Amino acid sequence: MSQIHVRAQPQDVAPFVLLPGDPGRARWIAETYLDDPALYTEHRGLLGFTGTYQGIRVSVQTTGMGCPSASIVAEELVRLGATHLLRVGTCGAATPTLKAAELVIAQAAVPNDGTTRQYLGGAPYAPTASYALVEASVKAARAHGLRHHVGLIMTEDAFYASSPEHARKWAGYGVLAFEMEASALFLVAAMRGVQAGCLVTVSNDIGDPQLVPDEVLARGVDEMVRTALDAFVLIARGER
Ligand SMILES: O=P(O)(O)O[C@H]1O[C@H](CO)[C@@H](O)[C@H]1O
Ligand SMILES: O=c1cc[nH]c(=O)[nH]1
Repeated sequence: MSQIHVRAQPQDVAPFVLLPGDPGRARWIAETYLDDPALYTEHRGLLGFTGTYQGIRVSVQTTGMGCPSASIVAEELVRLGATHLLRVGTCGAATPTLKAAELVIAQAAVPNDGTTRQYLGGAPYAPTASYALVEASVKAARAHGLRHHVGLIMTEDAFYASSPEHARKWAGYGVLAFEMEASALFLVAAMRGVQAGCLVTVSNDIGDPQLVPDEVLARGVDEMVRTALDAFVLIARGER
């Protein structure tokens, strides 16, 4: 049965799904990396494609920006048969340790968002990435010789409410970077019995409107996507 927002049938969606926020990134990933990519939905601009990567069926599904949209997409993907959800996004660095376009592999996400609050009814909870996806992503990043950071990120709702001072405070609690979807993906995956992970590349410093140069960010996105796809291959082949 087609879903309300991800207009697709179960056979359209692969068990392994990459989740960019941006539909343009979804199209680029499908056209650059997947063999025989087919568009299965463009409803609401949430572009979704399925193809193969190294013989493994993979989908790329846009989440849109923020946890409300990402949680809808994750819930519907699970209903369509997805088992591994791996976000491939951008983030703001909370600390100068992270440089432009470097890769962050999230272990967990501080849930500073309204969506997880509604799901949890205010109960304390630590949205956590699937260990299998973290381990496979680390292995893939190492194989590519990529400088990468593994640790805690923060998920927020209000992009423009964050300041450098806010970032420094959270960096003092170990937060590496801020983004807007991971906490809801981790929680929905835990509730629905599937695996979720999150890779992000640094597009700016928190509270700084200066984006890293396009060609630098493009390199970071490319490295992140190759890492994510290779993590899926490791898991699919039982080699993580
Ligand atoms: O680049 P994406 O995947 O959209 O991720 C980040 O970029 C958007 C904000 O600019 C938010 O969705 C945030 O999480
Ligand atoms: O949520 C985000 C994503 C990218 N950059 C930011 O500053 N915040």
